[in-house]
Amino acid sequence: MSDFSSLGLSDWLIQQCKQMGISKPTQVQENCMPPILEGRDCMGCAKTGSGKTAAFVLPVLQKLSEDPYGIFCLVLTPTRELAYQIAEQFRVLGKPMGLRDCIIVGGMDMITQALELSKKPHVVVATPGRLADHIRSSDTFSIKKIQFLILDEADRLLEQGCTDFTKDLEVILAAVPAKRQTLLFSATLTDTLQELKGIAMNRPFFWESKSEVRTVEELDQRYILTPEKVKDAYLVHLIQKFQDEHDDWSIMIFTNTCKNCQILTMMMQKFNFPTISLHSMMKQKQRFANLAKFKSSVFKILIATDVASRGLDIPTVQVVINHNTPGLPKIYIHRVGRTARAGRHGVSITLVTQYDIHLVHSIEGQIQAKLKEYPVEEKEVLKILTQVNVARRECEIKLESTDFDEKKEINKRKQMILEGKDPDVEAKRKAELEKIRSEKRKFKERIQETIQKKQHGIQSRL
Ligand SMILES: Nc1ncnc2c1ncn2[C@@H]1O[C@H](COP(=O)(O)OP(=O)(O)OP(=O)(O)O)[C@@H](O)[C@H]1O
Repeated sequence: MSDFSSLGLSDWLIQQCKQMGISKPTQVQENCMPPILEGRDCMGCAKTGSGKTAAFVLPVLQKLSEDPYGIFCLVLTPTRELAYQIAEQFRVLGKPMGLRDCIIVGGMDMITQALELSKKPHVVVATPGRLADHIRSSDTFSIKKIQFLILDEADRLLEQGCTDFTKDLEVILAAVPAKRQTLLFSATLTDTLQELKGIAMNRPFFWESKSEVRTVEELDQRYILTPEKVKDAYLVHLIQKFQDEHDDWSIMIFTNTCKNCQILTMMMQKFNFPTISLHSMMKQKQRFANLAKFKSSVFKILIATDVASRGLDIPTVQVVINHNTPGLPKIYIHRVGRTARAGRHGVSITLVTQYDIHLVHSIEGQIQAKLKEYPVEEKEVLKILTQVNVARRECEIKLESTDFDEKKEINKRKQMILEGKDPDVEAKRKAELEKIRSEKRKFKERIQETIQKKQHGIQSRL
């Protein structure tokens, strides 16, 4: 393995790395930094926790220090928390050269951000939506002279879906110069390679970790098979167990919706577990405050939706629990990648219900590794089943008495109007879709019942 000086970094930058506990380059840094310093576009696909952020921060700072001006570099990332985390790495590593960064994300004051942009910071780290708003609404800043355009979690930025960045990326790509270096990084880059190559302006240097297995070997990947109705009791049992045996461990629990996140957090707090939540229906200041409390271990348990599944680097996280089995293998890869980072060990446990078996097979196929069963005394879980389900119901009722659902509805309608859709037409379409789905589900259940009756009939005649 080479060292940072042979990769072309100046002494001042190597010293800064040492201060951050970074002495030897990781594989992705060793392979991607030289072509970036040579001026090439680069696409880097490396496992979670392998140092992809520094793989672009270091060469950008190296180049910036040779010819400092603003705005030199634009970094795009899918979430607000990631933007702050990346900006922090630029700030710490770029301190000796007086790096000036600027964070442009939603949920924060636009006027303050516009003023910061007009001062020509060296590095802008942004989520696409808010930056596109600034480009559309003001001419007090320009990104026409940037040397670097970086897409962190690039596949997420380009995927179509609930948070679709496409329109915003079009606005941003029209505002940046064609003559630039484009750097794309993610742990799950390969499945959108073609779209990504379109973003990179010239023949990009492409590097992907050679390992067959997509998750790190220090990660002990487990599952628990549980009926849907008993899942929460298993979760409470696991948290109680970890709190009894390792009270210094931090635990991240992922679930599929903001509402579930809110209810599970209320339920855990009811059982006096030090728990906070992170989801997109929370006010931005609350999101940052909760993340800070979790990072500083004031709270040991964070329950989050997939807004926290990518990129977040929290060294104290020893356990990741999937309260729901992720629908896509790459969501699984990013969620469990919140632990076992930078060579440390970690555990992930996925709660798998009777409806999720096919999802686990798809995940195992993608990561090229098998999940092992996590042993649990089922009778211990059944002892708390009623208590947990009553607690959950009480939390659901309490949440229903707040305006949580209205807020969710308002957010949804606002998002649709922003996308040029008619919320009422969409609601009608959704209702029709739901009707079809429920008829399909009933049909499937009838088939399964018939098969079970037939099997039962055959067995009774044997
Ligand atoms: N060369 C290095 N040696 C030791 N630690 C490093 C090195 N480079 C980065 N790190 C540390 O490793 C941790 C993970 O780095 P980083 O967050 O960049 O990972 P990542 O590859 O971007 O992960 P993800 O895919 O989850 O976003 C960070 O705490 C970072 O400071």
